[in-house]
Amino acid sequence: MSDYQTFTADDARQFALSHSDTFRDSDKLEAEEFGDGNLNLVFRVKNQQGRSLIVKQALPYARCVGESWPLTIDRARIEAEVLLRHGRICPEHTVQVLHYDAAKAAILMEDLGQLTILRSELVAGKQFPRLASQMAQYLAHTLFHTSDFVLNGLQKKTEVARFLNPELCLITEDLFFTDPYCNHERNNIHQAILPQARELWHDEALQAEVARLKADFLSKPQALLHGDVHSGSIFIDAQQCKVIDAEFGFYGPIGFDVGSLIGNLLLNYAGQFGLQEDTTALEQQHRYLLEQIETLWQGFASEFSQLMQTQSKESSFANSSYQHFFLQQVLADSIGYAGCELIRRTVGLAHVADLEQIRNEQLRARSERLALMLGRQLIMQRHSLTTIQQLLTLVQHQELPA
Ligand SMILES: Nc1ncnc2c1ncn2[C@@H]1O[C@H](COP(=O)(O)OP(=O)(O)O)[C@@H](O)[C@H]1O
Ligand SMILES: CSC[C@H]1O[C@H](OP(=O)(O)O)[C@H](O)[C@@H]1O
Repeated sequence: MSDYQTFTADDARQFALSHSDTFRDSDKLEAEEFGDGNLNLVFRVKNQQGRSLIVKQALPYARCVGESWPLTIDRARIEAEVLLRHGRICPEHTVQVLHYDAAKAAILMEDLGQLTILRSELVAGKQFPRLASQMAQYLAHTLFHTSDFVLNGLQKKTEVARFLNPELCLITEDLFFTDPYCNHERNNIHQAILPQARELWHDEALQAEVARLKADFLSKPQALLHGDVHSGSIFIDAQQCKVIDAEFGFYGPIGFDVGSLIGNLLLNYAGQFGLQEDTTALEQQHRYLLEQIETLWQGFASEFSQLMQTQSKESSFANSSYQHFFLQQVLADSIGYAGCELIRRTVGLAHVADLEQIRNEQLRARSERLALMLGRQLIMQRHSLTTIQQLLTLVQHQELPA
């Protein structure tokens, strides 16, 4: 860490100038830090002609907590390398990394400021008809091309070792699978739903299923995951959709990435009951979200099947019954991890605007209870929900709690 120091705006300017040909020495560059994520610094560096780049630097601690939570700066390497790998496989939906500096733990990347963060748009009730089909392509391609269907044993193990990412995985292991199911000091629980949170701490049947999902997270290196595909990691407009922020990437269960996104769409579904006052608009937004979940799974499954049938390099995995079985277990995992995301974003450390921005406390509590109920059912029923339609029916028939 000898060459490391936390960037000032001036350092970010210098970094951007030195490592791209976007800017000239004579340019008057402005730089400002505007990161709003949980972990890192993010600067926008801009010249007077309006051209801009993003400099992201890992801090030696978690930004949202401070120096009392030290965190490896190697996460910048993971982020840069995952984005570069995924960018080679699916450039249309991955932010472009222009330069990575290991000693400075800093990444230079394209500025996606012409797009908007999906979460804030969904909270505002906006719809993006191409979201699900674009994300289905991104997930199917990035996950298939880093899996055992394509990599041989030697390549795969080298890659698994390169992306072990133990510190960031530990955060997920704790925040997703441990904290919500006990009275942990990191939890962040609104008073009104304390009784429902307490139920989680005593629900042994649920805890057993979460333990199985956690065990898979720890021991099922199926593909190089993004590791944190939530709606704050997706930039979007009517045409384009690009994924950022891959520092939680590692080789894990494919359903974790797919399920994280489904879980975030369902968090918005639950939140809409408190965000949207107009009943017709509420119904429309719900219909949109459920259609997107259906398209996401159908698009992912059909693209992944096509890839398995036509591009599997490993002959054992060319067997069509095996391929069918493989996709069924990805669906069950996805539903289970979506359930974990619903629960951890409601009672765990890191909340989401989809629930937090509900101004009326009673309405917020009702949406939070719905998120917890859906989360539990998804986890418990993931093996009996064998089609995406069955999942949607479960969501639609869920009674709104008091
Ligand atoms: N390539 C980018 N282009 C434009 N804005 C970006 C880009 N990357 C990050 N940001 C902005 O910075 C914020 C935080 O970035 P993020 O990667 O989520 O940080 P963290 O790792 O701290 O969560 C994003 O919500 C977005 O507003
Ligand atoms: C202390 S990290 C909490 C939480 O933050 C990460 O998301 P992001 O930085 O993109 O907002 C990740 O989901 C972690 O679980």
